[in-house]
Amino acid sequence: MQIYFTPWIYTPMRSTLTILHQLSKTEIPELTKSTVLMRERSRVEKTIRAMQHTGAGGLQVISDFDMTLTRFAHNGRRVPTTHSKLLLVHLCGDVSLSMKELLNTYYPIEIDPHRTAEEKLPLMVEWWTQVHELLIEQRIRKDLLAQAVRESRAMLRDGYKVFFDHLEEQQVPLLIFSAGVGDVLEEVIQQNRVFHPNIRIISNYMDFDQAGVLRAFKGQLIHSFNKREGAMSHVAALRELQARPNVLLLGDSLGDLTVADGVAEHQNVLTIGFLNDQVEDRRESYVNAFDVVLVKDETMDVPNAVLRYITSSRGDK
Ligand SMILES: Nc1ccn([C@@H]2O[C@H](COP(=O)(O)O)[C@@H](O)[C@H]2O)c(=O)n1
Repeated sequence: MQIYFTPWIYTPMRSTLTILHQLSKTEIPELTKSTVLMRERSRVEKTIRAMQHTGAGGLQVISDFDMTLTRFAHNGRRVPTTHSKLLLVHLCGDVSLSMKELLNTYYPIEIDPHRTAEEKLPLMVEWWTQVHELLIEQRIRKDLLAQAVRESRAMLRDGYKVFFDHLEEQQVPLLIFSAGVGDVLEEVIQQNRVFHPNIRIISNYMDFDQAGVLRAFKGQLIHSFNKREGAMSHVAALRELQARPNVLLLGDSLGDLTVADGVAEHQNVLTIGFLNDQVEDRRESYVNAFDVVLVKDETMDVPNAVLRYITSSRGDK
């Protein structure tokens, strides 16, 4: 049997794909790393090109914090999250044990690919509520936070400085939307000297009494699966972001994907997901949900390369 290609269909399609994949090959070679997975490379490249056309002036970046801007592991050990860094404030064995028990119970549920977000939601509320109650019982002192962060193994991902500094230089707003603890998160960014004025943070903030002792958490609780609602409730404060039609969204959980919906309507959204843990079980759901998936990549290399390209157009600021 002979196969004939219809030239007017075949040739243009091939050349279009060649042009599109050129972006990965030549302009953003980081996208060809073996740790980078994409469901539809052509769509990713088309979105990045469209975002580059508008440039820095039309861009906003929305990012999760724990295990997205921070490393997941270092030298084979888990890097502490903002909640677990608080353990260092009070070295009470019992509390530390209870928090670890809660983590061992609920973290596997949080990342379980066989449960729906609806199933996980009440359990996440249970986890966060119990941890916050434990922390309040400990009468955590505000003046000890900086020291706790300094003594912790808190670590932003390799390449974090390029990421934060570049966004600031290009005047691109960075919204950090975290279900962690806002006060601790701010301290981590500050101690790394990248807390620039273009950063806005939505997170769980601690409420201290006049003596500087923790007495409650402020506002509506944010956990990993109610970020959309959380974003919507802050929409007035985020009005400045509405004028920016293009969104680069970074996260490590499927719940992070809903933040952009809550903030505003967008023209182009590119989502990058860090797949840190349980890779085999979760690969498929991550590839289906995020545009770009970074497997066990502890660096900001790919987001930095994409940002460098998007902000490389002239006359957009
Ligand atoms: N007691 C807790 C509660 C939550 N976590 C983890 O922190 C993450 C939340 O912060 P994001 O910046 O990622 O929104 C969440 O994914 C939990 O796994 C924890 O370690 N301890």
